[in-house]
Amino acid sequence: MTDSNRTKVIKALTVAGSDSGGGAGIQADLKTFQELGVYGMSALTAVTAQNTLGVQGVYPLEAEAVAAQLDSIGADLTPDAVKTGMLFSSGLIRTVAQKFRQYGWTKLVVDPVMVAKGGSPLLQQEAVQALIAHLLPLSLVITPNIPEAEILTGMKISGMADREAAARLVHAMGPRYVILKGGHDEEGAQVTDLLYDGEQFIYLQSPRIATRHTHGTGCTFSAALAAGLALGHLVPQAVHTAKAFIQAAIEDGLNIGAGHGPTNHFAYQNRLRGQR
Ligand SMILES: Nc1ncnc2c1ncn2[C@@H]1O[C@H](COP(=O)(O)OP(=O)(O)OP(=O)(O)O)[C@@H](O)[C@H]1O
Ligand SMILES: Cc1ncc(CO)c(N)n1
Repeated sequence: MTDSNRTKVIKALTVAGSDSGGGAGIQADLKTFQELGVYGMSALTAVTAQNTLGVQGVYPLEAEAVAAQLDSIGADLTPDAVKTGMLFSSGLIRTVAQKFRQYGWTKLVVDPVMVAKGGSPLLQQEAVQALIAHLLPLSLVITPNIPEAEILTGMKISGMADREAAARLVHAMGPRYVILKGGHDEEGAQVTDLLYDGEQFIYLQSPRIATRHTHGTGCTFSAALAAGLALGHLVPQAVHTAKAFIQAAIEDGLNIGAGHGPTNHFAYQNRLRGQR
């Protein structure tokens, strides 16, 4: 293939932590990008020793190491969309936000990762304010789950009216779109994610799958969203694909490990190929 007839390669970048178990974090993001036809790049913020049973260790990188990765990418490989996951500390958040501004990366999905499913902290408490002050104003989309939205807003969320109120408050912090995910609301046969653009609320519903194998659902969902945006889709369309991707990945969950197993990143494409 010559340079002139090469079709454009679409690239997405994840700025997140490593999950040694492969179900969440940077590994989930890169697998999801690949499955959706997007070339994946990564800037690592932390290494976690983690498996389906929990998080056994957290080893953040120096801010300098994160900045250097972003400079290497910025100097050579402009991403078509970017997502953030685990950012761990206010220092890393400030570094990442400054680099995003420097390189003008505005197609940005912020997954405000705070705790792992088993309860281990992936963001220091004092870093929440840095997230609000430095990253939310830069973001196109933020994807909090219910506990994260409670921490961002300081309100207790129970019921749809509360979710709408929380989405309004988070929207006022700067993101153009808020997706308040409903995976943590364990009542009812449906899971409802709420999309808010500052004017309208759109409810995305899907059947709740009864499974404990939901490790990395949030990472996978936000990576699928970033992949769609990289491909040039608008947010409402990209959210629909992300929802279908995560639904398939949970339904066809991989039964590996003794604890909360990962989702199946192959499932969405396997279905499209008719290989279920
Ligand atoms: N049991 C389930 N059945 C169907 N969809 C689900 C289920 N659990 C989560 N989802 C979907 O997965 C996506 C991620 O939602 P969730 O609320 O689990 O994110 P999260 O808590 O941030 O994930 P993580 O624990 O990986 O950080 C959402 O689109 C949500 O609707
Ligand atoms: C590294 C990492 N990022 C995010 C999550 C949230 O699922 C996790 N468990 N681990």
